[in-house]
Amino acid sequence: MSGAGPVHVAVGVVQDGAGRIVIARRDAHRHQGGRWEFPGGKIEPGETPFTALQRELAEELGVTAEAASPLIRIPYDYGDRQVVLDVMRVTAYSGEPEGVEGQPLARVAIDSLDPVAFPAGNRAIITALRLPSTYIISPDCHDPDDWLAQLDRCLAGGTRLIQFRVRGESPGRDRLASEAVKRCHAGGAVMLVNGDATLAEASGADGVHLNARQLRDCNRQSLSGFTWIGASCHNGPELARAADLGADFAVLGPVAPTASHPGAAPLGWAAFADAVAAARLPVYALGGMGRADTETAITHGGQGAAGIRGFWPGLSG
Ligand SMILES: Nc1nc2c([nH]c(=O)n2[C@H]2C[C@H](O)[C@@H](COP(=O)(O)OP(=O)(O)OP(=O)(O)O)O2)c(=O)[nH]1
Ligand SMILES: [Mg+2]
Repeated sequence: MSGAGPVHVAVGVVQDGAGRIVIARRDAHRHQGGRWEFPGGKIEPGETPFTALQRELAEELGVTAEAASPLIRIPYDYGDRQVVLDVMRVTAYSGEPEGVEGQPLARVAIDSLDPVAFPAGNRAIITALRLPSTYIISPDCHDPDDWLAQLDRCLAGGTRLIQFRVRGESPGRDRLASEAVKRCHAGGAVMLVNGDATLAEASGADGVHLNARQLRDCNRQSLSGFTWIGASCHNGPELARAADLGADFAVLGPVAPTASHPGAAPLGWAAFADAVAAARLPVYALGGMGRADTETAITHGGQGAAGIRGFWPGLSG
């Protein structure tokens, strides 16, 4: 059994009628024993991830999975075993989940899932469940009233994740950031500040979004005060660095040509998918994206799409 490469595992996110997630406790003497898991198990020869998941959910929960969509794929090295977790969201199933093998089950709201109770590789699954499929990056601010009205429109449209990316340094910028945080929180959204941990802290933002230089130079300790950490990446090694630093998610691009970086060679979807498949954290596609690209990004293994022009009101075109 040893030396055969990673164990490929099909993992299912099964929700009950109230939206709570069904989790099970792993038997104490198994790998990662005693921890909570999402139901699932090893993919056998001849199975696809989905048919393996169907078999595992029948064996472990006594339910029939009818449909699932990809959530995230996580390669993870536990030292004593390497796994690739192929995580799917079960979108249709019949039957009532039960601990068929005698394993304790729990039903937990997404916000109450505690990453510490799970194997370490599961942290990215829980993050992916909490993150939305669009990440809106603000443009620079020329008129604060205008800018805030556009933020309000984003929030009214259901935006839940915003990056404050107003450049420069001015008292006006600090005030704008604090007001933006207030409005984001009132609207149920999370706000990260691009490249400026000091402003992130002073404004009460939820986190910081690291630019490429900060991703290279900063350390884990300096980021420990933030709930959310995003990172800008352009390739696989930067995605690995972001995961090592403990970032929650990354953006990867440019995927398509963009007006803001005309010189940068776009990755294209195939290279995006390859880099994301090897990443240990959720990844948004960036660069030339609009709302219509969100589904394409998810199909290529991404969390969704991120951008300024295609998302911020009044800028598209
Ligand atoms: N099912 C599941 N496995 C997980 C999760 N997170 C995680 O790291 N793993 C790891 C633990 C194991 O090394 C591997 C799953 O293998 P397993 O031995 O439990 O698979 P199985 O259900 O086919 O078990 P068995 O019948 O062979 O005992 O994946 C998770 O959320 N769910
Ligand atoms: Mg199992």
